[in-house]
Amino acid sequence: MAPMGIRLSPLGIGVFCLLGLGVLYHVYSGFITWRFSSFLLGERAGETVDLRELLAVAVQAAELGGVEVKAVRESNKLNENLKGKTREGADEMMTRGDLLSNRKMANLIKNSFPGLQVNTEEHLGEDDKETISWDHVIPNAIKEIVKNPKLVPSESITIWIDPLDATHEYTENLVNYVTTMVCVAVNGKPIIGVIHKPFTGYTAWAMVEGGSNTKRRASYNEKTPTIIVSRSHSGAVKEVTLKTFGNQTKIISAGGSGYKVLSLLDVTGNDQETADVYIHNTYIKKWDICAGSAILSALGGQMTTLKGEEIIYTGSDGNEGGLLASIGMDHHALVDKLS
Ligand SMILES: Nc1ncnc2c1ncn2[C@@H]1O[C@H](COP(=O)(O)O)[C@@H](OP(=O)(O)O)[C@H]1O
Ligand SMILES: [Mg+2]
Ligand SMILES: [Mg+2]
Ligand SMILES: [Mg+2]
Repeated sequence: MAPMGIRLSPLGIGVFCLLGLGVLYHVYSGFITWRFSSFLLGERAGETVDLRELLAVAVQAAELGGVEVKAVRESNKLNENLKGKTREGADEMMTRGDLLSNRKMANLIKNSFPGLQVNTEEHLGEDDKETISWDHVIPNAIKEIVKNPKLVPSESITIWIDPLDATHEYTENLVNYVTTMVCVAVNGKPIIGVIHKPFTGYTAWAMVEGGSNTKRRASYNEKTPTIIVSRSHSGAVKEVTLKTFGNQTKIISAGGSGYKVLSLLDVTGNDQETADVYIHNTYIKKWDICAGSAILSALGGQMTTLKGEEIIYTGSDGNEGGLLASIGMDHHALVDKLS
């Protein structure tokens, strides 16, 4: 018996409780969703990151990785290891240079911006942690070009690190092909790219709608382009190129995806060959190509699959559709020609 002679039926109590739960859910659902996404995304959910600061850290990371790459090569103790085979059956090597550079670059970025999604080519174990971090100074060379901060949500960012591009050539001491690379993708689009050449000290960087320390060349040969392709993962790229552009086409075989992107730009005086188009027709990983894609995009160029499809830099680390990179040219016309 309820007080004051009111009898509560079990059905009434049930309805009352459900109503109460509904009100509680209405009041706290935002908070619950926020806590849940915080749990999934770590500390930084709902936070923003300044892309200009991230660019400064990315440049420093690529350069510090480069110091490791150079020191290992000069020590001549590369400790080469077979990581596995590519789909085409080529040996995939990893050296102490790849590992030490990977550790330095990843730790600097992760410690400076905890909680961001960072994808590295080499594995980073618990024992690989270092206390290195950024001093929060954006170099004037960056501030003079990228005049303002640019804030984006932390959860929109995916970072791709290639601690040593052209490992194959590195083991052969063809060090001019070697680069270290960092890329920042925002919602899957490459926005910041850094390509550093440890053996010349040159660094190219760019931020889409932010600026770049690098330029495109004044002109490109659209009629009879020079094509740059892989020297160690070429597949049938030479046959495809000659068939598409004619038997007289000049083809440069070179190591490293970073090196090949630089060959499309105005980086004379940095021990670089120059080309008009970069084509790759085997599988390739996103850390190999994201930084180059960002730099080309910032300067008005494009990097797509061979069919002209956009490559999305989130999720899986592989790119299946080959690669076509150009700048200062009609990219769609190149795609049509290739098809
Ligand atoms: N078929 C393939 N499978 C896996 N990785 C590939 C590949 N073709 C090229 N790559 C990678 O892409 C980069 C550039 O290759 P290439 O010099 O042949 O153009 C190299 O990166 P790493 O040296 O960072 O491993 C190479 O390993
Ligand atoms: Mg690479
Ligand atoms: Mg690599
Ligand atoms: Mg590799």
